[in-house]
Amino acid sequence: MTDPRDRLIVALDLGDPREAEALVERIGDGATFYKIGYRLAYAGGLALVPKLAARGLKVFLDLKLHDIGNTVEEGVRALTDLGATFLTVHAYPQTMRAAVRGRGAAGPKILAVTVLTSYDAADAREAGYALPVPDLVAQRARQAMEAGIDGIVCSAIEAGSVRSVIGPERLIVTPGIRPAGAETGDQKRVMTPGQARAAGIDHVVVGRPITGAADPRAVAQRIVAEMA
Ligand SMILES: O=c1ccn([C@@H]2O[C@H](COP(=O)(O)O)[C@@H](O)[C@H]2O)c(=O)[nH]1
Repeated sequence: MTDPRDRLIVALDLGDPREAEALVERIGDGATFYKIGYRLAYAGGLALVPKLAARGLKVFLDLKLHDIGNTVEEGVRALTDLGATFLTVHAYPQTMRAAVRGRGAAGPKILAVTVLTSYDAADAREAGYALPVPDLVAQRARQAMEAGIDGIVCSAIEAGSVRSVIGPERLIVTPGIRPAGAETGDQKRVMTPGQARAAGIDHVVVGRPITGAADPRAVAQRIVAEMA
């Protein structure tokens, strides 16, 4: 990674593409990488992907696809020309294999979401998973590698064990990141940007601590500096 700003992915979790574009303007050279999730995508935000890409910004399309294989494969194929750098699917083997088929040679890197960072042990049990969260993350990381996935979304807490499963080339992308003292909100498996970097992540994802800040550019710059 040549530009340290690329380590930070700012989540544009806003309900209106014009609001999102205004935030990108305010952040200016403080960030180079933005995430569009389904709140913004459903509000017309998919059109922002080529717009931001044309300005030299990178875009993570966080649609967390999960469906029967044919639907995932064709859905991913339909997104390949938008210009996104990353696209997420849930880390189910059938889904991941279909996404890799749909991506082909030229599509975005496919990231597999292992266990959402808003889940703790009780949430995973409630959802029907018998394995402890770290074991479930590791199992899904192994299955992601078998499926040909390009990177893993997990919490930074699992970054070390995931790295030992996926090796040095594949990517680890971690939401659930909070600067010291920031509100955690609904995030349960949380680390600071500095802790995440020390744990070996490639990118952190940060939303509310930046989107809700009086000076989002300054917060983004502090997060990048903390990971330098
Ligand atoms: O496990 C996951 C996967 C995705 N996310 C997404 O990241 C951002 C985090 O936003 P914050 O405001 O910094 O909490 C958000 O868009 C989630 O959909 C995640 O949090 N955890």
